[in-house]
Amino acid sequence: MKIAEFPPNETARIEALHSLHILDTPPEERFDRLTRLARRLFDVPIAIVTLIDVNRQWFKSCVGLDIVETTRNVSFCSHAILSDGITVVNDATLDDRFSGNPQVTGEPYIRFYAGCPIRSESGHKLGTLCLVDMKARSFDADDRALLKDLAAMVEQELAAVRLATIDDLTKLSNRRGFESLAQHALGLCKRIGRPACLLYVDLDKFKQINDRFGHAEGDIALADFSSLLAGNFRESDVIGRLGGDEFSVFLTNTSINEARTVLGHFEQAVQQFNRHRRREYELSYSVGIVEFDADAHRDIGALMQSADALMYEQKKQRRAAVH
Ligand SMILES: Nc1nc2c(ncn2[C@@H]2O[C@H](COP(=O)(O)OP(=O)(O)OP(=O)(O)O)[C@@H](O)[C@H]2O)c(=O)[nH]1
Repeated sequence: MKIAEFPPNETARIEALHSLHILDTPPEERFDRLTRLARRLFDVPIAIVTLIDVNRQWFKSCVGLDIVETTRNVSFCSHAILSDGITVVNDATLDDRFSGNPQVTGEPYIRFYAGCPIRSESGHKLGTLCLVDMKARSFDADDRALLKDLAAMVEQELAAVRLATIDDLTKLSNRRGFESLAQHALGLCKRIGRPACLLYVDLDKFKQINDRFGHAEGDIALADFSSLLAGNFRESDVIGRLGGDEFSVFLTNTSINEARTVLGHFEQAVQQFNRHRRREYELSYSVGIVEFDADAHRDIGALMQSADALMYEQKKQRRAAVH
């Protein structure tokens, strides 16, 4: 067996993949529809939309196999993303890249594989749409053209998900994206009995930045604040711009005390940013922190409401202090 090399643009590729915030999200009909279609059209037992992450291949959609990921080492698709065209393995036992692969020598005894790379809008090969069979097969030019068309449909769906869930200005999740990812992360924390916290953040006097320095400067301030959020919370935290100058962060596996510590570091980062930039305005914000409590919070919406109310209290106190 040969383990696939990393593509030359691996760091940028992983960045492009992570920026979609799609890994570990629940199954979606828009992708399942396409894997079902692929399975029927090619009459194969298994069709998968895989995404190649740092150390694993994760399945956004998979029909015919009851797993959601494998290690990257044993992944056929890690080989397929090295090529611009379709990778076809007619009989894996005869291909020295795969003959010793545990998925060939053992369950599910893969023999045939055909994978077409799926690209991000920026051109990175994020994964594949692939077909798998337990018997050796041929794959002709018409088959290749059809698989390419289906892979293009997967790419369109990926772009549509991105458009619907990512905020264009800051590249953070928008409200819809945030709620969906945070709800999913909350479910995970509940299942494994770990604490979780939510921060609701609203910039102070942001309207003044727009009014005094123009809308474009307001946009820069929003983008700067987003970068500070993205740079100072963990990759596993969910960060979103809910709209206007409102943001939220969902911290997985974090108690309220830990969340306060993280927020302290964030505050230092914002102050340092203000000192270094020496602009005519400073970034400042009000924030509410709430720890998830199953008795008080039905869902992520209820948690956001509690944190929003606390944020508003802080904002009122700050205004009163200024007056
Ligand atoms: N530049 C820019 N401004 C925006 C954008 N979205 C919303 N805004 C503006 O953000 C401002 C938010 O107003 P407020 O919620 O009153 O904000 P504020 O001045 O921070 O008020 P306080 O929260 O009470 O301190 C409004 O003037 C919106 O027009 C955007 O994408 N870019």
